[in-house]
Amino acid sequence: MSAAPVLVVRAVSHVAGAGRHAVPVLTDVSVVAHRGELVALAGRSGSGKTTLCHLVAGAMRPGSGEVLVEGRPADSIDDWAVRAFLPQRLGLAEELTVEENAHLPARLRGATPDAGLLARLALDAIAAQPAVQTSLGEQQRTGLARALCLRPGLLVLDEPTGHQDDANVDRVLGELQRAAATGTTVLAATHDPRVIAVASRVVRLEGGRVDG
Ligand SMILES: Nc1ncnc2c1ncn2[C@@H]1O[C@H](COP(=O)(O)OP(=O)(O)OP(=O)(O)O)[C@@H](O)[C@H]1O
Repeated sequence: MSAAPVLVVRAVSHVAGAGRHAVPVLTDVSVVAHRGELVALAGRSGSGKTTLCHLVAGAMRPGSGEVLVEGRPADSIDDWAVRAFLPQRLGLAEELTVEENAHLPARLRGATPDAGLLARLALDAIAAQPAVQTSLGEQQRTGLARALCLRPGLLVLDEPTGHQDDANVDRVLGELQRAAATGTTVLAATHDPRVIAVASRVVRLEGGRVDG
């Protein structure tokens, strides 16, 4: 484990909405994760997991506190080799095939994608199909392949097994463990006890605060 953490969430509080619709979502949340850790972000529905994922993914800034990835503000990073995100709303490119979506980050920078990844995620047989004509589970695994494509330093996932059957849960978990074993720091928001079982550490949110 390196001395410098890959992810630092320090004293983050965040309010969603504005005016009379303002809702405090996160209160004084701090999380640190080091290279190669697989951290499960657990907690009930509405506890703030997705919001924290979006802050770490740089999709928005915290109201107060700071979120640093490799020492830089999370919202200043757009390099998928540094930080990649698998959101619940997958955001696949509709006009591209499964393989084209999965390899897009590599193609954009002239890198060679991991040749075995599509097969390990049971996507090889449908690689040439338009992504939008595949099942939700297949689309989610395509989004995972896209996120893993450049072997990111930090991988953020929101409910990565949410649309998967048992066999595919095993495939997804295999890839998360493989990524962590090769140095990626993984932060996975989840309700799934199977994800929690393979995590090296569990951070629980309760009502927008870290529990314990
Ligand atoms: N833009 C918003 N405006 C108002 N409230 C919001 C907004 N975004 C999130 N919230 C509220 O913040 C709380 C936490 O939401 P969040 O989606 O982060 O929870 P979660 O733990 O990911 O839930 P789930 O497991 O159901 O996905 C919820 O009560 C939600 O209604």
